[in-house]
Amino acid sequence: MMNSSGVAVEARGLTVQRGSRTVLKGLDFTVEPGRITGLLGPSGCGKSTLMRAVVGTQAKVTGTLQVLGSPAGHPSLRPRVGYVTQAPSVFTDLTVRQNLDYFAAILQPGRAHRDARHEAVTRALTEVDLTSHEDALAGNLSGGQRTRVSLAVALLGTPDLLVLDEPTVGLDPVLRRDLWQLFHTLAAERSTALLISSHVMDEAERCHRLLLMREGEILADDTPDALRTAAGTDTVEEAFLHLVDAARKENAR
Ligand SMILES: Nc1ncnc2c1ncn2[C@@H]1O[C@H](COP(=O)(O)OP(=O)(O)OP(=O)(O)O)[C@@H](O)[C@H]1O
Repeated sequence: MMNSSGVAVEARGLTVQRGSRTVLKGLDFTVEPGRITGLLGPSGCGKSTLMRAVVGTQAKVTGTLQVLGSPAGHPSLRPRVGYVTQAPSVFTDLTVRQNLDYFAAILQPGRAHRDARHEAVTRALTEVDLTSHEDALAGNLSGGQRTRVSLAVALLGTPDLLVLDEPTVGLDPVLRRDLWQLFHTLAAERSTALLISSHVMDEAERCHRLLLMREGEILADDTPDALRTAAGTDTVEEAFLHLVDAARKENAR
């Protein structure tokens, strides 16, 4: 169930304190079902912190943050939200399939669900194109392959919301293209809401909507087309730089 306005994530005045610093400064934004929302901005601007708040693992969060109709981090959201962190979380001493079997057993425990679990694991392996490596030890995989194991884990429960922190870092161009195709398929066919961070600006063009961040604030929230048109630029990267310069000038006044 989404919330009453049909959005997957709704943030109002979202503020996060880390140590003595205010890392997110009163953000308002939404993430829609069936849409890929890109979270872009330079290193350290607060992308991971925002994602951690959405999945409920960030401390010192204030403001309103509703996820799929419940407060962020509510236990009922666990099977409905998939999260892939920047550092892939896999057991290196288990094979790829054993990793997935383990997490599938947490989501759907018990003998009665054995066939459903097997099916879910096989589907997730196919989606991330790791079927041929299912018996390989996760510890022997490349960085990009481990990222895909983590992504497969996130896809196990067919989540309504997928939160992916820089999922294509270290992947070759073919895999990046294939993963973006998968993200679009999930949005179009399952109405999954995807929140994907990146600092690779060419990936911005593949998102339905972009949240451009800088120093804990959202500089712009629009479609790639609208951002380019408003800034009078050919690329989202140029539009972003234009917005950063405008914000700097404003601050200097
Ligand atoms: N434990 C902490 N205590 C204080 N400040 C922190 C802590 N962890 C992170 N920060 C600060 O919070 C800010 C946001 O960090 P965050 O990891 O969210 O950025 P990011 O945009 O995801 O960066 P990257 O693209 O490099 O991953 C950074 O300026 C960082 O220095």
